[in-house]
Amino acid sequence: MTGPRIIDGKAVAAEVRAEMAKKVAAIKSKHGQVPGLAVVLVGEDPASKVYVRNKGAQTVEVGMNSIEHKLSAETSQDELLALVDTLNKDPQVNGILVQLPLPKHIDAELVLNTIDPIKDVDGFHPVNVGRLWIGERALVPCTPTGSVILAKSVAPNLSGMDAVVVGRSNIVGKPMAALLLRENCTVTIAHSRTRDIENVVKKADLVVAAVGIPEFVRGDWIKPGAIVIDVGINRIEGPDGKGRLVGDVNFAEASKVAGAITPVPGGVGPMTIACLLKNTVEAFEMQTGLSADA
Ligand SMILES: Nc1nc2c(c(=O)[nH]1)N[C@@H](CN(C=O)c1ccc(C(=O)N[C@@H](CCC(=O)O)C(=O)O)cc1)CN2
Repeated sequence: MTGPRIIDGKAVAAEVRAEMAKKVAAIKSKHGQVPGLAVVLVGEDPASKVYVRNKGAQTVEVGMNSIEHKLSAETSQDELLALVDTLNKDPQVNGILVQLPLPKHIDAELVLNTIDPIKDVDGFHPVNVGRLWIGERALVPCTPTGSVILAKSVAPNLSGMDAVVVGRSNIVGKPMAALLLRENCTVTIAHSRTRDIENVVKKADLVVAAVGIPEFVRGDWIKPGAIVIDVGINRIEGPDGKGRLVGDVNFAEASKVAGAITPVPGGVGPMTIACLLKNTVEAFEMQTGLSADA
């Protein structure tokens, strides 16, 4: 008997980056310009520092300009808003990302909504949210975009599938549902108040877990052969007292039933930064009208 297919997020992310490197090189040789991405980090959150470092390094690796702003945890909301305003006006900056979480004294929603929607490479601005739902060209949140690419790497045509998204956050659950609808899936969003959630999930050909609870989705909730995309990244203490990363799906159980499944780490996580680079190229093309092809 063969086991489930383990979807290799690192390998797929490397393919996306290689594709972006090619596009950036073509843009540079045709138009003499390269896209620029500005990333803003406020404070000293250790995980955020690693993500921001990786974003900068991967931006440079694919040939784009990386602009990093590292601000102290004491930065005031007004100072951060002023920086966003400066970046909005800077023609060298095509994409702006403010790393989350922000310190508690800063209203994250206000800051994100201040980013010019055409530079909003996180796709969190209400203008991009609205455009996504009505099917217009939009900058789309990176993690859901990466999740769809991973699902399509094992099932290129998702049309007609029953998809269940577990979680209804603005950052993952809701945009995920919009993207799956665009792929012609029949989409259900399940959440903490969903009745009989096990049986709701059990109907799904495609399960996306984005609920933020370690190993919430159990193996006996999964329909045999289903595709399981695990968006969760939770650090828990193992039996040896050491920290380890687990997803929102109980991988040991679900991998016995699923047709294909993403691991944590090494699944959706690496796709987030790869799709950020993709969005930066997209933002550049939207702003300048220049592309790799024309
Ligand atoms: N402005 C934003 N802030 C945050 C986002 C975001 O998309 N935009 N997402 C997360 C953090 N994040 C990127 O910013 C991110 C998270 C995880 C990974 C990743 O590759 N994870 C690895 C495991 C890494 C580890 O060992 O800790 C994996 O899953 O294999 C990349 C990017 C919150 N903030």
